[in-house]
Amino acid sequence: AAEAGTQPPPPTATAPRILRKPPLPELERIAKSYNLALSRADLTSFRNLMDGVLASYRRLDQFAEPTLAVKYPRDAGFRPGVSDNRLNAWYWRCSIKGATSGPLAGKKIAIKDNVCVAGIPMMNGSNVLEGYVPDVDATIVTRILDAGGEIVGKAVCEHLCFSGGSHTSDTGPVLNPHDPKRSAGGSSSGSAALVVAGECDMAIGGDQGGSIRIPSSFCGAVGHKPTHGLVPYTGVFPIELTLDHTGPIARTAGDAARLLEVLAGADGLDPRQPAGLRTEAYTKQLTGDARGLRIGIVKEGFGWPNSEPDVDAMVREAAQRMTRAGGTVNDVSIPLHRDGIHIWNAIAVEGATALMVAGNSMGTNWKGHYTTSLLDFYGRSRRVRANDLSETVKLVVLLGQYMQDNYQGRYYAKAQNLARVLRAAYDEQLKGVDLLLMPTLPLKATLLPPPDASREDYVARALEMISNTCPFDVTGHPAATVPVGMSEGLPVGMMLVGRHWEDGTVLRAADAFQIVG
Ligand SMILES: NC(=O)c1ccccc1
Repeated sequence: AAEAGTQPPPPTATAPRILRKPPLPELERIAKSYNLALSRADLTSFRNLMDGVLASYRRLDQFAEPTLAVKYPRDAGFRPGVSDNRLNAWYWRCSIKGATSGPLAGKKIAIKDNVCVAGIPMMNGSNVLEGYVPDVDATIVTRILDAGGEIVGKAVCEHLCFSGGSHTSDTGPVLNPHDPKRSAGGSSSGSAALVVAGECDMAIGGDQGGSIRIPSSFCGAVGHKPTHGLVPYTGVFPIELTLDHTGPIARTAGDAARLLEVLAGADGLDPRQPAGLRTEAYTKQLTGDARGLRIGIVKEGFGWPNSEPDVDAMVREAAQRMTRAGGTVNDVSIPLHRDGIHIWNAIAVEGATALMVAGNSMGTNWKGHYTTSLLDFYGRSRRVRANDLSETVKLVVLLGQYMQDNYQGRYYAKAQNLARVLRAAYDEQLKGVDLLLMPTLPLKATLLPPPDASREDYVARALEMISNTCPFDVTGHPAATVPVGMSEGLPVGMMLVGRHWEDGTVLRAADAFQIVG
């Protein structure tokens, strides 16, 4: 009750606010929570010392703030009926037409529902956000429209993107296009399912632990997690600044390269983008062969306790096919790869708690564009509707806050320091080879848990598949999954990982594989 009361979240439009001077009981509560021994007289004098700063806050209320451009007209679109949503993969349908010509002219593109598209509802898989209508276009949305693409809808994603299954969205499970009883993978569940079903040409996904590559592998698409920082994350609902990636899902590596070429580059508003960011003309790098490319098969990417033998065997066999495309293939060993998930767990659990929960999805201490309307809506709603959070998000918050409260964030800190060691271990091998190769996931698409599944099964189906994908969210290397074939009627994916900023090499190899494969 001390936090937000019982009011429903306010409408998105910025309403005039009355900035109240802090009531004394509020200051008493805060003093107590920070172990400050202050009398009522102390707090009263502090309260009066706040007048100057509060005048600054009131001044801020008189400004309009700079916003992200909304350049192309649109109407509100519609929520599709069940008969037009066979896979339950669309959250919203719309038609936003961009420029009349450009590299994406004629392409129909679905946008993951954690990306702001102005005027189109966004719920990021969560009832907590339901009713929010963004007032901005994410940078990548404007880039797609400027390139002549048509945005045809929002694709369902997992609850606040925190799941690699496709069963945690509050709009219900997304069905695998190859078998409706099975998971489409997540968290970009709808994006991959729609691409494979042919309901759009390309889609935007997001990836913090594997969420572009997991659904692409389960559904049989090409999914590319770009080098960390290559694609601006501005206007996209985050999980953790150092893990956040957004990028393309398509049926071919060629289409993924076409979309990446449009998305890539600094926007000056995203703290994830470093000064040394390097873009390339990715489509021009697709030679149709892999001549001269040296590929290292990472031993540690195979034979996990939950690895399916057919997956490991098919990826080993597919690796040999790279030689037909002109590549050379040999085995490499990176023992620390097995610890990637441990480093990821500490960063994801504590980092997500800090940014998504304590920081209301935006946090502080970085320069760039903050989506204020999202703060206003989500910051209230996540308190009022806390019990609507998914089981995976609840698990993260409980553990993340416990680790902060009892261990001062020292495990997060140590994991970030070890992230450099992990990156160096991959970079050392990437001196001798151009690409690393392994199964994208240990598993093919799993059965969707029933609605009455135990919490244990619900969480297992959401998190069990990330051991090969999540290390590259920690290190930021570009990583793509490409389908290598079917086993037991389900797609198997192979992951290719390149040096930082060499996304073109990754996509070139994936393209060559699709041509010879
Ligand atoms: N957003 C992600 O990439 C993710 C994937 C799997 C589990 C949790 C998060």
